[in-house]
Amino acid sequence: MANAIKHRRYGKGMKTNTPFTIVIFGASGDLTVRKLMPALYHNFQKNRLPAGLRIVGFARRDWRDEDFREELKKGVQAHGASFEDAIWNELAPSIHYFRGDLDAAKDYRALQAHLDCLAPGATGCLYYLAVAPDFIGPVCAHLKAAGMAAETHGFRRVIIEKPFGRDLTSARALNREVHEAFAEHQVFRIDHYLGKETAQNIIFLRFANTFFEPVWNRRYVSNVQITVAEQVDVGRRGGYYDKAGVLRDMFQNHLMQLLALVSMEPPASLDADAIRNEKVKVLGTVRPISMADTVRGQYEGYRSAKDVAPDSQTPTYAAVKLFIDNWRWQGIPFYLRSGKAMIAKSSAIVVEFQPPPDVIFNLHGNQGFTPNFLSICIQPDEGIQLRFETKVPDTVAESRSVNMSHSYHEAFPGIVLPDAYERLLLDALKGDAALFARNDDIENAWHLMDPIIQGWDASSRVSPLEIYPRGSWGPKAADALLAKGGHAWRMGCCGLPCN
Ligand SMILES: NC(=O)C1=CN([C@@H]2O[C@H](COP(=O)(O)OP(=O)(O)OC[C@H]3O[C@@H](n4cnc5c(N)ncnc54)[C@H](OP(=O)(O)O)[C@@H]3O)[C@@H](O)[C@H]2O)C=CC1
Ligand SMILES: O=C1O[C@H](COP(=O)(O)O)[C@@H](O)[C@H](O)[C@H]1O
Repeated sequence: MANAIKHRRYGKGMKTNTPFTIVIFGASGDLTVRKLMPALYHNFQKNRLPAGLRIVGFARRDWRDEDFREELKKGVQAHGASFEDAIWNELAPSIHYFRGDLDAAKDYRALQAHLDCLAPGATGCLYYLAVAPDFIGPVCAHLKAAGMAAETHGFRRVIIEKPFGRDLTSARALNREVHEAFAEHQVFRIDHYLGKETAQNIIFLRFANTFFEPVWNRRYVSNVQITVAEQVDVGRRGGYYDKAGVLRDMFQNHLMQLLALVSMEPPASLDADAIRNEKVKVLGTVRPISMADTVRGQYEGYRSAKDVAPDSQTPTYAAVKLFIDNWRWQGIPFYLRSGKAMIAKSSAIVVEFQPPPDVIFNLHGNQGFTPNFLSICIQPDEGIQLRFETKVPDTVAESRSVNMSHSYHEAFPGIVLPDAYERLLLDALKGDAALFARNDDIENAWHLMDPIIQGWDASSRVSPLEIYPRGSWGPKAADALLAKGGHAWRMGCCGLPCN
């Protein structure tokens, strides 16, 4: 125990002297090196990890502890926000490597014996499955068989990475496999969008203030737009992406979670189940999406990417219009879009309000005013903007739209927004699942995505695949989708460049 991490503040309500172990399966992989270890490092640097924490990596590579530490250190230096040698040197002795094969039952028993040696009496264990999706079920089964899933000596939790299946049927099968070994309270399904500060802030914006909620409904809102635009293309992930496409890669998880946060009813508390019940409820009331309200696109040159079929029909862009059939939102269109190789990296939620009655300003159908809208800027210019009309000084009755803005960087100078994995790892250690997806959440999302994916697969004539230029806003059909409803994508907010 001499090398155990020294006592460090872990956050409110935590026992600081509980020995914990995190076992990362897939410890030599990209996710561990690029995301998990930098997140653990930053939590340690901020005194947020519990005393006595051990981090044990599991993979096949023939490494010793020192090799593993060296690889992770390089990862933290390359991908972390701030690296300090002294902090790393304090953390490193708590990091260990165990060489094993995910398919070998004996390696799990040996791993358990190794854990017992490293941290005798360790009470809590968090398994991070940073492995390919096909391994999730088998690894859970092996953990159970080795007696590593039962909570007889402290908690046993498992973090699972997306994709959670590739359709509703496979997601249900995966849930069954996971539940064969772990009860739902032990399972933490990561959606890193929920760990983003700005996504967490949606609940604060809506429910820690009094002036938004009264207008957050069909009487005042005209439409809601959710954009997750990426500038990057598929890069080296063509093999995975070509089988997935944008609906599985981005919509089923991230966009559905953002939709739920912006549209759900107020939860009774911040408890995991209070929040997740509301999300499940609202996604359960989304009307099946009409195929006529879908748009698909593929960026120019996608088919020449590595591991992509030369005649691939995989969409790298999608836009949909959907309706939520509940008291609050009935009749209000929600427009969602996401794509790769677009003009900018920019994720934002825009809530557009109804125009004022045309009685004072002789607007002739409101042509003169830009509607009020509230933009929640998820990334990269994190903040909130309210767009409203104001009189141009020294004119009789000229009006112009202006912004009232909150920028995280201006309001909290010096605070670097943490990567989503920092918060999510900490929450999983605490056992707080509020920012993790629940099985019914995931099934609801597949329920909405499956018919679109199947409809597109069945006919190339249904919302035909439009090739869009790299660096553009995507298919023209996505503009037409909004124009049909008398709306337009709101640009010029949250760093979204104008058309
Ligand atoms: N990378 C990312 O940014 C993201 C990844 N994800 C998900 O996270 C998961 C992991 O992704 P990523 O890190 O990119 O994948 P990688 O391919 O980079 O890593 C896979 C890891 O699994 C290990 N592994 C593979 N087969 C075995 C085996 N039979 N026995 C033991 N270890 C094995 C590999 O180690 P070795 O070869 O040494 O055995 C390696 O450490 C995937 O499900 C992915 O979809 C989700 C979101 C983002
Ligand atoms: O899950 C995924 O998310 C990333 C986008 O995440 P962001 O935090 O950079 O917005 C996306 O590039 C990737 O294809 C997808 O698998």
